[in-house]
Amino acid sequence: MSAHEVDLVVIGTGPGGEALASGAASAGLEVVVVEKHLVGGECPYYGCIPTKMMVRGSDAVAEVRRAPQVAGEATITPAWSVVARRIDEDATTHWDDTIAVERLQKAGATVHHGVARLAGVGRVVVETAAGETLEYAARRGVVLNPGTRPAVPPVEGLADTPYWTNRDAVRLTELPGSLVVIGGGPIGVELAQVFARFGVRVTVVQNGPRLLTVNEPEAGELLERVFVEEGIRVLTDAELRHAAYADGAFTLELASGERLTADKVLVAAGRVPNLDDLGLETVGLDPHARTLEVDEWLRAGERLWAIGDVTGHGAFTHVSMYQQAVALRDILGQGGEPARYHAVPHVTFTDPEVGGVGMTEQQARDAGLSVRTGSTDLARSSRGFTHGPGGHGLVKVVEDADRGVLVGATAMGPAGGEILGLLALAVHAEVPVATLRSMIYAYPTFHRAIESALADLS
Ligand SMILES: Cc1cc2nc3c(=O)[nH]c(=O)nc-3n(C[C@H](O)[C@H](O)[C@H](O)COP(=O)(O)OP(=O)(O)OC[C@H]3O[C@@H](n4cnc5c(N)ncnc54)[C@H](O)[C@@H]3O)c2cc1C
Ligand SMILES: NC(=O)c1ccc[n+]([C@@H]2O[C@H](COP(=O)([O-])OP(=O)(O)OC[C@H]3O[C@@H](n4cnc5c(N)ncnc54)[C@H](O)[C@@H]3O)[C@@H](O)[C@H]2O)c1
Repeated sequence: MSAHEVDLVVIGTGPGGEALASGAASAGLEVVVVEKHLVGGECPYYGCIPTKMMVRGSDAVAEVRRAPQVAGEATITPAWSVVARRIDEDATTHWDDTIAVERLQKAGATVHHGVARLAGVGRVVVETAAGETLEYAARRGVVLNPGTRPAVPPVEGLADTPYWTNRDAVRLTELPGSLVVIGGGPIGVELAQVFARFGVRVTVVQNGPRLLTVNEPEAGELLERVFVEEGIRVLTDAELRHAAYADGAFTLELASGERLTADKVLVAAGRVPNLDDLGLETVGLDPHARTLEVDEWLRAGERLWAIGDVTGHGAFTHVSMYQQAVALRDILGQGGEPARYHAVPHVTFTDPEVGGVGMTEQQARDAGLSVRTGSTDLARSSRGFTHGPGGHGLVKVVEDADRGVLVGATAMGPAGGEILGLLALAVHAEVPVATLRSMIYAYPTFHRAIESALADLS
């Protein structure tokens, strides 16, 4: 088969791959894009966007239920059909990527729906959805943005049950009576709270010591207290031994001997990188690796770049987008700043939101830094007090005392993700703590709690 010569082939279009392909084509490169499912990837169709529409609905339900304590009588009859319609029509246009494909074509890229695999340096073989096999030779190279898929934990029997993943959860038109969520990470906690607020009896089974183990322990522990107050059952340090499905019901057995029954089970127990079917072995890379090692320009090999979740620098859309901009500048020979990851922000959109940036206290200690920490309870701040119900939260800052700068921070609260912005800037720009302390913080805002946390540094 003779190979078509082009400048660049982009394999997989998560948010970063789509943007990079568009940017490269707009810059005049001959670009071929191959996507095996939907252009745009997990975020717009099964991840960030539909789940944040769910969160918007469940936050509205919670606020109406808080009204009697702060404003007067109000009732709400939650209707999942409202959320389902927004996701189906407004977010995903019925899980159809025509608009995204046309946007790429308009930028000048050729788009194939199909599976692409490397076949040596700069070479890609494509099996199109229409059954054609094409081969490309890429002069500048190849960009990999294949993303991840849900991990299914090795629990006996689980693989044989009709468990749900995030892909099923975002397509629901009706909710079950009861649900067990396996995993207390970002996906598990966001969806657990949403479904509980819409009336589902939810149990979260987490094999770690608390929820959100990548965040500060205080944040996961506070979130568990909020969940319990809202009627969500949380089982931590729980080891699942066996799963079965019969007569429309799931039965889960725990090592403790407890048996859980539920109408449905949602698996939210981490992700597996889509590296195993990419032809990585043809360029000397390991197809079974957990992550694809990249340098500060996102180079993974000769004329090969990789961006997104598979690089292991944070499985977030903003990381995928940040990396694509760096890789694109490298591909176009434009130089500029290489990638740095000392201030990666992340927000879990529970209520309260859990925002974090940079290192946790433990990570800073493990890195050998001379650590001082400060924290404050948001509910005890003036704004938390006036806010009343739903005002749970905290701010925690982690300082490298030798340099006098913050290396990490947590902002948890009703607007935790927004408060985080200020802290993300402080960590990113290494603003001296003395400067942060000399600022005026508006009264009575949630972000004013940062001043109290800084005053608590010891
Ligand atoms: C439920 C959920 C909620 C989330 N919420 C948030 C959030 O609020 N904020 C946030 O920042 N992040 C969130 N994320 C994470 C976010 O979705 C990802 O970090 C983001 O999509 C970036 O992923 P990516 O660029 O690596 O690729 P992906 O989005 O995973 O896309 C990769 C694409 O590559 C394609 N592909 C794979 N292999 C091939 C191949 N061989 N040939 C052709 N195509 C291929 C796949 O079909 C896929 O479309 C969430 C994720 C989930 C699952
Ligand atoms: N708001 C956001 O930014 C957002 C939202 C959702 C997802 N994401 C991204 O997607 C990634 C994947 O999310 P996730 O929640 O699936 O993964 P995760 O790896 O972050 O969390 C999975 C959790 O499941 C637990 N677990 C694993 N096996 C288990 C078992 N057998 N029994 C019980 N618990 C088990 C783990 O201890 C872990 O706490 C996240 O790390 C995040 O980067 C981001």
